Amino acid sequence: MKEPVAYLGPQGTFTHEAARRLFSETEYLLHPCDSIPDVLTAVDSGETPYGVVPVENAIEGSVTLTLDWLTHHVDVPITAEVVAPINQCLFSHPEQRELELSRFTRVLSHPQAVAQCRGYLRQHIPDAVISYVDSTADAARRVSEQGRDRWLAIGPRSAGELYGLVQRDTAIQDYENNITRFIAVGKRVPECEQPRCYKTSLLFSLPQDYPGALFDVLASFARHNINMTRIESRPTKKRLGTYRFFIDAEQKQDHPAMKRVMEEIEAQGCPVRLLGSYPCFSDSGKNSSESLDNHDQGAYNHR
Ligand SMILES: O=C(O)C(=O)C[C@]1(C(=O)O)C=C[C@@H](O)C=C1
Repeated sequence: MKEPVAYLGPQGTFTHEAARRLFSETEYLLHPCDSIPDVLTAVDSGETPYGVVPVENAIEGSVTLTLDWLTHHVDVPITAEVVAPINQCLFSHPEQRELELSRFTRVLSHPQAVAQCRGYLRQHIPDAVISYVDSTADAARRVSEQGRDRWLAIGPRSAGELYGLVQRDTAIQDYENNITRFIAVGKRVPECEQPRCYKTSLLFSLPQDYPGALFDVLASFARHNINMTRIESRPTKKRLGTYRFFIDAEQKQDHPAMKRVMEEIEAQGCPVRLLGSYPCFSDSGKNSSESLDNHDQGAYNHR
């Protein structure tokens, strides 16, 4: 029997595409969930052994719902990462195919997708109300059910095709090289190809606030020659001005240098939680992070 993989659905989301990249549909049963918390809870409760959620976008930054849910509500290890290019398209219902863009009254999408297209929306559809929904494909589905209303959806081409919509524009994100990082959680993902690298994700908080407290933690990575690829702080949700820090570092958890770093951080009195140590894949074998660096000018699309 095929093992189920929970992902942010419905069918046609960017996360669906990422899940297919990590889990072949000949071997796994892809199971759409309504929201990111639903995916993570399905894995945490044992309902599904695997899950896939978005975690960071090159334009808009962290998917904070994923970070917060991972740290406050569930205890599931990160087991793989995949980065994928994101091309945001604009769709209308076929009945509205002739209507000028400026005459639409509502634009629906996931908050991350809307944030990636702010400039475009101000320029082309300035009067429309923005409605946030749980995913881009959810937006496409809602527009497909509302033929008479002058509504648009932002999302992947696959969602527009799946829900029978008319594509009104493509590549509407404000910056080129729009890329999202997705993670798999739960049981270890079978390694089907050569990973681009391995990472370890850690979460820690500083026990005391003193000059150089965070510096001391970061210095440990430098001393052991471990490349940090990301640092992110989120409120502890207990007291204003108190934070938890997420660090991604390019090394396996069981490497001696990584072990030393974790010991040293603990020795400073910082409780460390290991969120996962995992292989990283890029979409269709090419290194998307590198292609991002090569276009460092970060071209803005809607001047
Ligand atoms: O709504 C979707 O299609 C998703 O998969 C979610 C999501 C996200 O949360 O970042 C994934 C990729 C894009 O950055 C926009 C939206």
